[in-house]
Amino acid sequence: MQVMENLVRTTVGMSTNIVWHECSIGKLERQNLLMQKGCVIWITGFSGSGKSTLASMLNRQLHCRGHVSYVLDGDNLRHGLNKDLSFKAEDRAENICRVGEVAKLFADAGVICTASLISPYRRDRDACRALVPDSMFIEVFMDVPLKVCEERDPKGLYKLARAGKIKGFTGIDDPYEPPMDCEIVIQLKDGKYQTPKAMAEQVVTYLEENGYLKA
Ligand SMILES: Nc1ncnc2c1ncn2[C@@H]1O[C@H](COP(=O)(O)OS(=O)(=O)O)[C@@H](OP(=O)(O)O)[C@H]1O
Ligand SMILES: Nc1ncnc2c1ncn2[C@@H]1O[C@H](COP(=O)(O)OP(=O)(O)O)[C@@H](O)[C@H]1O
Repeated sequence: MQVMENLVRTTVGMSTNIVWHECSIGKLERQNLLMQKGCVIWITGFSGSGKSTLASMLNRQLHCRGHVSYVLDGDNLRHGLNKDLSFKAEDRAENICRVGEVAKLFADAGVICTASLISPYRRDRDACRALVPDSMFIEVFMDVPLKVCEERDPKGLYKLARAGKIKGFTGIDDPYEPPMDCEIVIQLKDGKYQTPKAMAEQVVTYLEENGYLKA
């Protein structure tokens, strides 16, 4: 690190001689304008556990209440930003890392950013948590057993995986590590799965009770 006329030249990873520039508008000013606190809502769970359904319904509910939100969906991002990545462990880690960085930017912009990815490895999710101040990361675990996800199988992927036509499919022949201590768990209520509306309301209630829906 080298300091010249109040400018700090530094090296981060492979980037040498880079300098951080502060913007005259800060996070607090953006929050005040939007009347909300930017944060990352990280939804993790098996394929078919309802991540996209929850993300969509949650964002509908927030939008209807006048909040600015955005969804980063794993499947969708693999159509663009992450299309060069496979499903082997290193590529999944890179996938999660890139989405974590993007989510961090959205949250810094003051947006309530939902990231919905299988994100099967605890250390990858924890690395994303470490990117933002602790209170800005809300991990949501879709606690839906593999058997139920496999019965739902809306895209026919479990069937293909069981037939050996997809290799390394999460839950079948690839691991999933559930969170040990996350902010929200979506699970059975009175022995029944909650409706998408009720799942989203659970998250909105958390946001409200923890002061995210005001500046
Ligand atoms: N091998 C394998 N394992 C798991 N999932 C697979 C695989 N191959 C393709 N798909 C499809 O990719 C979607 C998951 O992408 P993600 O980016 O969320 O995965 S990960 O976080 O990198 O593990 C996942 O979407 P969701 O069903 O929404 O979870 C699948 O449609
Ligand atoms: N709470 C729920 N109750 C019943 N079915 C659900 C619920 N949430 C999602 N589903 C259904 O389960 C399937 C998988 O949901 P999806 O949101 O695509 O999961 P994921 O994004 O985790 O793969 C879809 O057919 C969806 O309609």
